[in-house]
Amino acid sequence: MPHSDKLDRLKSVTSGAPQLSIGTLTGDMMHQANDIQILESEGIQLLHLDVMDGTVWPKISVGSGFLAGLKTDLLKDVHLLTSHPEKHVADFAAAGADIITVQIEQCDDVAATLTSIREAGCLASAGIYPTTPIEELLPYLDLCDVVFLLSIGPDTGKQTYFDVVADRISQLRDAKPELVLAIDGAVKKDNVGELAAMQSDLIVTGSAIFDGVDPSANIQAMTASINNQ
Ligand SMILES: O=C(CO)[C@@H](O)[C@H](O)COP(=O)(O)O
Repeated sequence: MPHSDKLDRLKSVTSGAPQLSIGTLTGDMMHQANDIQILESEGIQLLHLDVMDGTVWPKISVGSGFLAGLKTDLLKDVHLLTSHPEKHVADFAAAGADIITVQIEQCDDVAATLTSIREAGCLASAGIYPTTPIEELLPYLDLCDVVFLLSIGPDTGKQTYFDVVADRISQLRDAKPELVLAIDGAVKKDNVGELAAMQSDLIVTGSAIFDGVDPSANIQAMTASINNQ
């Protein structure tokens, strides 16, 4: 699907209440197809994939081979939480990514990396940690289709920065109204309603859904909280 069709699809999906983009890697790694089927049957539109290489964040997660093996029409929202994310853009685009998010803190050249994502036919997304000044992102907004506002970072411990995210949503809406904005980090059932009130387009979550108990019930609870805002 070309870039313009992906953008149309994302805009259509996000035209109403904030949409959940859900990661399944805390689910059953031997039965990821089942977990993805749960997302589909609950009406979720986006699958979030955190790619970690053990450098910026301590864990190693999955690579492009995992993405390429997924059989789903969900929008595939890939977050490159690696060092030198520019090295991995072509690989994940070829593996079927629709959105590719790179953390601006880790890019050798932010403009070139965002441009390469669009050239690869994907939606270009810049992620920014809450402790990085927003001024470091602003010069690149023309190159972004999406911005991921992280409420946590690899160096912030358990502290969350939802107040920073709220301010950034207002600032970025003023700067570029057509941007798709995502809240990412520490989203739980008991705070998702409050976060939805900040009026992002996307809300990323994973472990609060695939918590080993009942992912369908968790999705329904989160969706109800979002829709009650
Ligand atoms: O991007 C990051 C940073 O690790 C995460 O915040 C995930 O995207 C959401 O994961 P959960 O904490 O909801 O499992």
